[in-house]
Amino acid sequence: MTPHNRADKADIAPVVLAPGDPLRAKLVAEHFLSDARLVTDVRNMLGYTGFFKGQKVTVMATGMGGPSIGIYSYELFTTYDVKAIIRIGTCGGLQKQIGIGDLVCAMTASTDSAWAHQYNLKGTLSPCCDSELLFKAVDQAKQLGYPCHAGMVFSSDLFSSYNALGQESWKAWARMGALAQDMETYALYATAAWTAKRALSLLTMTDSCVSGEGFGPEMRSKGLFPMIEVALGVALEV
Ligand SMILES: O=P(O)(O)O[C@H]1O[C@H](CO)[C@@H](O)[C@H]1O
Ligand SMILES: O=c1cc[nH]c(=O)[nH]1
Repeated sequence: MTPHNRADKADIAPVVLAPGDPLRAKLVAEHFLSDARLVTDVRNMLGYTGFFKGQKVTVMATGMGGPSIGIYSYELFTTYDVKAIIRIGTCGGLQKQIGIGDLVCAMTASTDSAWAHQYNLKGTLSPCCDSELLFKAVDQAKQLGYPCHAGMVFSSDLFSSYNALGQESWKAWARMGALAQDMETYALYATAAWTAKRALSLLTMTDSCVSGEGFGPEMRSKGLFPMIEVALGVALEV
């Protein structure tokens, strides 16, 4: 137990799928897992543990932004001894070759946040994913026939559409090769590095900054199924 998680240690699987949205955790539990039960709901940050093809898997929400995923992932890695966290998130697309609904595997993340200041490094931290998880995810996506792009993402403290820097602020990150923008990958990868654990951020591009188009309300759940299938396939191999 922690201040933010009421699950017993034995109730959390070694691999955790981590969406930002608590209702996405519920959706995964109800549609993809068997014998899933709610193991934590502190602050409504829902967490379920069930089975996928016989393997115990936990899906727990992390909320929005680096500080929120920073708390949940740190507790999962340390108090719960979780081996690997696979984020299943949404993102804004920053490159025209990435279609709405395409998967993005974050090899590394850049950020505008001060997250890494706590590590007292004399330079800039570029935290990266676990390479084995990345290879398995790319392979799974290929096998299942889902378009998938691997590269750098930009994890921002600001939501892409609403910020005082203006509608064009994403373009400088796109110019440097960022595939997509989310809000959690940097803090997740840095926390995994700090705790010597494994992490992968698997994202679905739901809103294109390039075209202004995006998923409608129904696709914001159904359109995420390919990402969830890939993440569960990876979880089986961890
Ligand atoms: O869909 P999730 O996983 O919450 O991820 C993205 O969606 C939220 C913003 O709408 C931010 O958390 C961002 O990173
Ligand atoms: O961070 C995010 C998530 C989804 N869509 C965006 O535009 N940004």
